Amino acid sequence: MTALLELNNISNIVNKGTGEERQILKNLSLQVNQGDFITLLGTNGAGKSTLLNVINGALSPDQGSISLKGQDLTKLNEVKRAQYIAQVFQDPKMGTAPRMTVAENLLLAYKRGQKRTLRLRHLKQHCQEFESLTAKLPNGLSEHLNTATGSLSGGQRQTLSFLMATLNRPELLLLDEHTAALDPNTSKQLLALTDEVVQAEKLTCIMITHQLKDALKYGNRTIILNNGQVVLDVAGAARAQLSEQEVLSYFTDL
Ligand SMILES: Nc1ncnc2c1ncn2[C@@H]1O[C@H](COP(=O)(O)OP(=O)(O)OP(=O)(O)O)[C@@H](O)[C@H]1O
Repeated sequence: MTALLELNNISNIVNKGTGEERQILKNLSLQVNQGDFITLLGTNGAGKSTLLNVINGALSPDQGSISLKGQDLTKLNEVKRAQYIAQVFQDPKMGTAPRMTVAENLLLAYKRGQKRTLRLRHLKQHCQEFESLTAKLPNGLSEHLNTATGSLSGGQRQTLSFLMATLNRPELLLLDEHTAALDPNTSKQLLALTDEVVQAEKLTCIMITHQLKDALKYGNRTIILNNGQVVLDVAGAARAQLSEQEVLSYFTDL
């Protein structure tokens, strides 16, 4: 099977040329298959967010190659990447424009990767669609289509960020602890929604979490990063048999 995403021998170094130079990702290689729903675990500082940042283009690798559908990702511009890759961050403030309404943010997401012209006419065309899209979601988002996003609760805003990220069915969905800032119930609802959408749309997804239970419950494959290296990459029956205790044994200092 050809991989959708392929990372070969990726290294990422910070504070280059100073006494503080440090290699964060260490010759990391990874193949992500179409339809994989990977849960990514690891201690604080293991390099999980750095890995997602290398994939989404916010960081350039210092060594190695990275390709999506056989195309060198480092050669794609931001607009092109946005057509392929969508991300939801931990901070609910990050995925949406605060002064714009929910409907306007949805229109922006709808036009991701296209020339951005936000016309009222376009907004009206999509209003009904946005109403039915949000009606199925938790947190009463459908009643706030004309509310400025900055006035929403963290849960509503994060649900909106998730909807925006998945609206155009990205080739790759990156979730960086996207439920970590939410209360337990809201977090559970958004995780359930995530699972539902990823499965229904057959999305390829990498989800960072610190919750061992969630890491083993959701997705088809679990990867553990430790000190910039993949120390466990497990799927299928081997993953189903994995206990939380065994998972924890991969968190020891390398
Ligand atoms: N620009 C930078 N300059 C210096 N150090 C950095 C920089 N970016 C990341 N680091 C360091 O790299 C390491 C990996 O960071 P990263 O955020 O990828 O870890 P993580 O696994 O996502 O951790 P967490 O679970 O805490 O979110 C950390 O020790 C961090 O301090």
